Amino acid sequence: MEVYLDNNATTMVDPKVFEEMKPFFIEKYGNPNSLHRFGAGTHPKMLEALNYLYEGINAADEDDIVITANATESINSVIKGIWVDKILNGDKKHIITSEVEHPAVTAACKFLESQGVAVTYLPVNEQGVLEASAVKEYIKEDTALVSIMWANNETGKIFPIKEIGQICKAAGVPFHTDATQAIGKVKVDVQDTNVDYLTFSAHKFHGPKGVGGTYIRKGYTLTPLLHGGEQMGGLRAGTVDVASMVGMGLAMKLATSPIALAHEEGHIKRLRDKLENAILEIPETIVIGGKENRTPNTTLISIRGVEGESMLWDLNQNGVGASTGSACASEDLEANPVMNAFGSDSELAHTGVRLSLSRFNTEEQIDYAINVIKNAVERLRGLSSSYAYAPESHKSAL
Ligand SMILES: Cc1ncc(COP(=O)(O)O)c(CNc2co[nH]c2=O)c1O
Repeated sequence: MEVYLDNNATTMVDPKVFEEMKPFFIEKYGNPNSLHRFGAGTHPKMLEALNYLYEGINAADEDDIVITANATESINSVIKGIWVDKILNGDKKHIITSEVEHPAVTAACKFLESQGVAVTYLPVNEQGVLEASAVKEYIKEDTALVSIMWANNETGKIFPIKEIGQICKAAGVPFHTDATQAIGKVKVDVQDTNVDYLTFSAHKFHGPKGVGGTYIRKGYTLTPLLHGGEQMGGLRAGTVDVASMVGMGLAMKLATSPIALAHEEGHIKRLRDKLENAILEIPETIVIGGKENRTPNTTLISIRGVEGESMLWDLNQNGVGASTGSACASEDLEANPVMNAFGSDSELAHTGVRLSLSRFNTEEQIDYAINVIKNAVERLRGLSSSYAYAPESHKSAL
């Protein structure tokens, strides 16, 4: 049996989405910017897709949604656009973000630091969540942007976006949230949360890889990252990947409907809890950050005495796909940065396994995965020259 439990890394394209995309490769293949029928033939479904995207995040008609290649491009377009507009060509000097953002945010901020921008990386508490009050404490007259993720890709922890949005609005500071791990898992509403910029990737909610979006509230501008043609009203040059845009629109509709979100909170959360609680029956296991306030599909568990990478290999040998955290970090044996941010000790930071479910996982698959994981832990602990049962030491490690 094969069981895919790495949906925070990427998801399977929903077959309904795949069917929706097909015509735009060999039938409606015109360039949408061409005036003839072959180009104009793409417009109805592109407009429908755009409407689905607006509905999915409750964007107002007068707001903008720019189609990009992925969340990484969207995030860079926001952070570097603010840099050009508010810092290079304005009187701002400072950006606020958190210590547990995805590398797309952190690396963009590190680049700005290399260009002389002051960046505050707010710490998280022992539950891995940032306190909204910390944003208020660090906002200054010269703050150009606050960028805080909606949900963390490794722990699933949900951040206080509504409160942070209120603080930023009161201070007159633009607020960006990276909602890549929130869309399709929890309700995302840009009107209810005072978000000014929001970024996402279709492949996180059963859409195709290689397409994402940037939400820009009316009245907020961004100097484009990419210059060239007049696509997206000049906000993002380059011929639009019509098939992927249409796929992303339908994927957004399917993933954010009230029924879909109820299914996440109900069935998928139940399967996640079943998987998690079965693993916690193994001695010296801890849910990193605790169980509260998480996306319903994610668990990051530390298993003392079992190196995360060794665990992944063992699981893979038995048909189970998982990760130790962000795929872009999974090539090296560096300690998990999110776990480091919690202040966990180095041993713990190497023992995390992330399991992330989707609506395509079944109860039978979860039962199989539980069995595989329990056998892997027993085998790997038995092979370890350094592991000795010491239940008290693991609890104090966090
Ligand atoms: C919160 C968050 N932001 C941005 C990105 C970047 O998305 P992309 O541009 O489509 O790659 C990811 C991808 N996160 C992961 C990719 O692999 N494992 C992960 O957890 C993410 O989880």
